Amino acid sequence: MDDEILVLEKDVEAVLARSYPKQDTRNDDKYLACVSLTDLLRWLAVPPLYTTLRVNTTAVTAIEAKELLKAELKKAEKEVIVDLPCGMAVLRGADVFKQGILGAPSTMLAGERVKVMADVDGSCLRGFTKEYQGRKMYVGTGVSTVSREELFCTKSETLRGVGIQMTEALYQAPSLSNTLSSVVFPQNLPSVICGHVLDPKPGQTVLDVCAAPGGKTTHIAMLMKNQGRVIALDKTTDKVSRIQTSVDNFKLTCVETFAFDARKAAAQDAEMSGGPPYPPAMFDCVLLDGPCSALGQRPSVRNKMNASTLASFPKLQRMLLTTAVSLVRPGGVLVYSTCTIPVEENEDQVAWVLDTYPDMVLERQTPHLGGCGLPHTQLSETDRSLVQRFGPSLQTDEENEACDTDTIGFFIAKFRKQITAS
Ligand SMILES: C[S@@+](CC[C@H](N)C(=O)[O-])C[C@H]1O[C@@H](n2cnc3c(N)ncnc32)[C@H](O)[C@@H]1O
Repeated sequence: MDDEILVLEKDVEAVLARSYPKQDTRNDDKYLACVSLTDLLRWLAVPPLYTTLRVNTTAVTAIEAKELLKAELKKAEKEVIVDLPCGMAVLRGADVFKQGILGAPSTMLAGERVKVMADVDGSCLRGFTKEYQGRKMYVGTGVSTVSREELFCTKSETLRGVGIQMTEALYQAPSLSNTLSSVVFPQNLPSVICGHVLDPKPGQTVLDVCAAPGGKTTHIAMLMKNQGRVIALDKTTDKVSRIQTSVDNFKLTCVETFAFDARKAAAQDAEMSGGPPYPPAMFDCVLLDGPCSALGQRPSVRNKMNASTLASFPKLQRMLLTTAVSLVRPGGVLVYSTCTIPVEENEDQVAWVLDTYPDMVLERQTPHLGGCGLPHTQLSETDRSLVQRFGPSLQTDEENEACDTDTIGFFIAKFRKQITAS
């Protein structure tokens, strides 16, 4: 995978080069350990190792959802095990070559739709027939061009050509978005963490400022046990209908959705009931998971965004932050998150909130599975330790206890508005 690297426009790369060193500084005592820009771009070019799903626990338990999902996926198609290099090639858009196939069901014929799984630990033996129980990673779905018999009754040296023609590209492949949509919602791990960090309680009034397609909205409503009031805004009716679909799928009734420019969602003389705008200090919790440059999305091997588009996000985010801060009640919580990596959209925005609104303070997050904020930013060392940044790890996979923080690039800050004596 070492040859894959995210190619950015030169001016955008220059912006990132301000925060990420040219060389890896992990062995250099003079610097705080920091991943190099090259390593970051390499990390962004490959997909996260895991696909995560959040369970609708108002409908089923996590164990029940797992069983339902297993049965659903089993129904889908037969499973072929390929070696890891072959699996990685598939993630880069290749078909499966016959020599890369390790295991296939005894009934597999040419022309059958099959699910392709990569053998993560390299422990599957060639010619395996049963359902492989080792660690495996879904890399796509395709159509076999050979039967199992042809594959394994031929000398491996003489096996040539494509064995499985891939039909479903890369990571969209599991098409889980339409699978058990009342039971699970495909959502990356940091986004799931966002809901828990916000920690809304039943009966509270919560605002999801930029909510489409509603991943975090449904999580918030679920954590509130569908009791209280969740207001979900996004800027177009089209986007809002996507939130509504997510809400309806989960049969949640405490969510109100509105198409509205969230920059204008606070007004002194507004009413608390009905749609926006709303009066200041109305909400117990506010989530701003707003527009960002989305440079944390993986896999991504080419991004054509230019520096002026990149530079437009911090301004918009500050307008939304201004509204979000004003709508949180004293004692209430504001969570700010992005799925991007530039300091300007993350640590710098947090520092700006702390500077501009002295009543907003950072709070420790639970759970905290990501790393700290980047070093050498406007944040103090203490504040840096309070934010969560998901990015390439400085540790090797063996040093990491689990690789399940191999996620998309993401950033989370949790503020609490102080109650000031008036
Ligand atoms: C990162 S996405 C939100 C994802 C969502 N929180 C979730 O978890 O499903 C950012 C959203 O911000 C919305 N947005 C951008 N500008 C906005 C504005 N001025 N008012 C409301 N929503 C806005 C975009 O339409 C987009 O849907």
